[in-house]
Amino acid sequence: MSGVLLWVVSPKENASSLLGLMPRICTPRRLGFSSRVLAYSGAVVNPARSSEEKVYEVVLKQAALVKEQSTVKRKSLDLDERIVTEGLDNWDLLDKAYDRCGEVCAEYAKTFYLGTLLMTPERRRAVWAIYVWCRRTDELVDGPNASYITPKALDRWEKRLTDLFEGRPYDMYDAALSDTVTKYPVDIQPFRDMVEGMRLDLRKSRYQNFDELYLYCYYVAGTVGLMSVPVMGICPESSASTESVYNAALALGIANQLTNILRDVGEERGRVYLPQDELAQAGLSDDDIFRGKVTDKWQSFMKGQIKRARMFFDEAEKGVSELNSASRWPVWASLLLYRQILDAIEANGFDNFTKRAYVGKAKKFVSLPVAYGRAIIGPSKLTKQLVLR
Ligand SMILES: CC(C)=CCC/C(C)=C/CC/C(C)=C/CC/C(C)=C/[C@@H]1[C@@H](COP(=O)(O)OP(=O)(O)O)[C@]1(C)CC/C=C(\C)CC/C=C(\C)CCC=C(C)C
Ligand SMILES: [Mn+2]
Repeated sequence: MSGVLLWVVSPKENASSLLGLMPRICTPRRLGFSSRVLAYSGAVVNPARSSEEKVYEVVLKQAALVKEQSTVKRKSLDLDERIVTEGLDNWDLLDKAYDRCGEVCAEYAKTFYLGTLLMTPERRRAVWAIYVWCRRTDELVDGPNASYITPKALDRWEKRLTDLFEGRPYDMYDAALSDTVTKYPVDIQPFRDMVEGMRLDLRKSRYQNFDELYLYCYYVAGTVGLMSVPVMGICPESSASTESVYNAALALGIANQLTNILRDVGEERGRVYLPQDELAQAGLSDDDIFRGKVTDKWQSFMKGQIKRARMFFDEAEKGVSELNSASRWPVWASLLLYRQILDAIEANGFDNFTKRAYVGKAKKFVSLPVAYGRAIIGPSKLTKQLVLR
């Protein structure tokens, strides 16, 4: 499967970054969640612009795009016409491309795949197409061929991304995503930013503070939330602002990635994602991580890290009920399952060096009906009152 996933072709394109791309339109006070979380971490909110501010600009831009859906539909028509005039009107091929995406998703993320089966067929296959693109991108730096990946290869991958967004897909998986982005108000920016996250993984192995880590988490995981919401859809009865739903989606990505980092401490091939300043404040260093000894200092450090990850999950929870009803169940399921990895780290006595934190089959099994129960609860009336006030 990895061979298929790692097919990187075509010439260079310069790296793009969200840094400095957009005008300054927000301040920490206007931000929804993590100024609180950043404050908790002791991170200084940079008087220039914190990562949170930069990322929030992307959130605002994505939320605004939903309002431009009609333009997107017109674009979709253009593409359909192009396919027909070029004699490529083979809908069977497109269906097959989506089916293949579904197969990859089922292989790599079984529980999530089952959840997507509850969505409408249109939405489900669009989520699969996004999933496959993300998985392939992640495999570039995390998969078996990671040691051969260069910045140039990532530039080529990004060029290929631009091509597929412009209706020139390179292979079947790209063709599925190319179709998806014409049907939903999905913007290229979060995709580009995920590639930027992969570039960071190639060149950076230490994060000085939480601000730096936050940006990395946005690149590799917060982006997934921003890509997914336009497809999953916001419930028509929701009175929450679009921006707040995107913010929750971003929070879920960040929470997942922080959890991933805490679970995988010690397995990161020389990379240390934990903020250096927080390690130092706790009297710890990289060597303590490489030695892998569970000490009192380590345990109390981990408690703080877990607390922060949970705060991001709490933020994410606020948005799930605002999603379209059929999308809520898989999101709740993934949130509850991932969140329990934090409980597992605690249950292991914070020994993430010799014990892998995982959620057992029984717990997974119990989580699914719990997620279902939460999913049937729609947009909160409370949100409605707050927004109307
Ligand atoms: C319902 C749901 C979860 C939808 C998301 C579907 C989707 C497009 C997933 C792509 C995931 C992916 C392959 C990302 C690539 C980068 C990556 C691997 C990130 C890590 C995921 C965990 O994977 P794993 O444990 O396998 O990690 P390893 O590679 O093995 O180290 C991440 C930790 C992040 C994934 C981020 C999300 C799933 C964000 C989900 C957010 C939403 C779906 C938004 C929901 C909306 C609201 C309002 C809360
Ligand atoms: Mn990975």
